[in-house]
Amino acid sequence: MAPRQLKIYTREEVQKHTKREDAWIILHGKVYNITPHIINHPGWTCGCGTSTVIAIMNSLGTDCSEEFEEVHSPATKAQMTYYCIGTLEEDNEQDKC
Ligand code: HEM
Repeated sequence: MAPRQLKIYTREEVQKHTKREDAWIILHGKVYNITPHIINHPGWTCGCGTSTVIAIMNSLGTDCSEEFEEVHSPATKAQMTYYCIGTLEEDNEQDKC
């Protein structure tokens, strides 16, 4: 099968998507639209995770690779391809998420 052709974005474009209903992030050169997820995020609904909500909101539109790595399990990281919409122009592997 031919490699999936992903869209290529600039960091400036990603920076425009900082709202709960329009939420993009960068992880290791890939661009993710996490809008479908954030409403169900642990902490968002439990009423006890204000700091998690703030961490997520502050990360929208940015490259939050390090912070994301620190708090998420391998299982969570493995499911991120579902949210991947493209790559950065400087990414070395633009044909895969
Ligand atoms: C689609 C994107 C995301 C998914 C699927 C996701 C999923 C999860 C899951 C399942 C957990 C529980 C720990 C685990 O099993 O990994 C978690 C915890 C956490 N997430 Fe996310 N997350 C996402 C995005 C983010 C972003 C962008 C941030 C901000 C940097 C963030 C910050 C946190 C924090 C701080 C916790 C720890 C919560 C606590 O211990 O109370 N998450 N996330």
